[in-house]
Amino acid sequence: MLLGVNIDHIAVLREARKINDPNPLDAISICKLAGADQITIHLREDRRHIHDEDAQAICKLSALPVNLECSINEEIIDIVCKLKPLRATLVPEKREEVTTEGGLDLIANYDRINNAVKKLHENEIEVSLFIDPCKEMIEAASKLDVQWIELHTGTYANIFAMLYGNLSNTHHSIKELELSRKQLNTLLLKAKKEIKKATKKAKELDLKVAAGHGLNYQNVQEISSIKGIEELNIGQSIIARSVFTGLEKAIKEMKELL
Ligand SMILES: CC(=O)[C@@H](O)[C@H](O)COP(=O)(O)O
Ligand SMILES: NCC(=O)COP(=O)(O)O
Repeated sequence: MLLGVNIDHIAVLREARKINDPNPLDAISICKLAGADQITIHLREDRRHIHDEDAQAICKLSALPVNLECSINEEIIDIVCKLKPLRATLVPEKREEVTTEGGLDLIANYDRINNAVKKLHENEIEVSLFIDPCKEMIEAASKLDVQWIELHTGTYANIFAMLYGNLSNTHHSIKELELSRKQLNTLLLKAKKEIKKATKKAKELDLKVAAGHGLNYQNVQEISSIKGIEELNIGQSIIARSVFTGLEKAIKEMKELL
């Protein structure tokens, strides 16, 4: 199983102080040493963590392939075409969200996505689409001439955290998921089933399948064991653990679980 380490969260820490430290670029050699297969970053429209300068330095100097997540905004796509990462993953973005809340709607945004995919391909950038695990989106993805899809695992991760973590006891509790354990169990099974079914469908349509969002040391194996998923992109949980264990150990511990 390939592991892409999302290093946005290092820039989140830097931005908390608005200084130059820690620099996400410094993480790359450690990621490589620890066995990561890819670096993932998200150049958000609001530049809340990764900035253009970070993306430029990372795309130019990274010893690992770079997977650059971005919205389908035309200005952003033009920037990504100049940055030339190995892969661009198109994701939905809302200014007010704390983190990505779901997958791209490939049907409602078909023409804009199609144009973005064409421009990226003209610049020899492979394209992935970050989508919810549902049949309609997989079918739409297969019409868009992309090599990869990345299945959004956030719904699964949120249910898992409400069921097995202490999230429901904190002020970060997900109000929409304040259900009985029985109801959460049913939802978790449904979420896993959807990811499995979506993977199977995508493989039938010859798409490479990645997955990510909210995956951590507790919930990852249910996803990494799904046949057909080739790559996971994981950020927040690895960087959070690295505060206590160091980045190299945090990545190695994650790799061992996959
Ligand atoms: C698309 C996705 O799941 C990741 O990019 C994740 O949302 C990271 O973005 P943030 O670091 O801004 O939360
Ligand atoms: N695309 C998912 C990703 O890059 C990592 O998301 P997270 O682990 O930070 O939630």
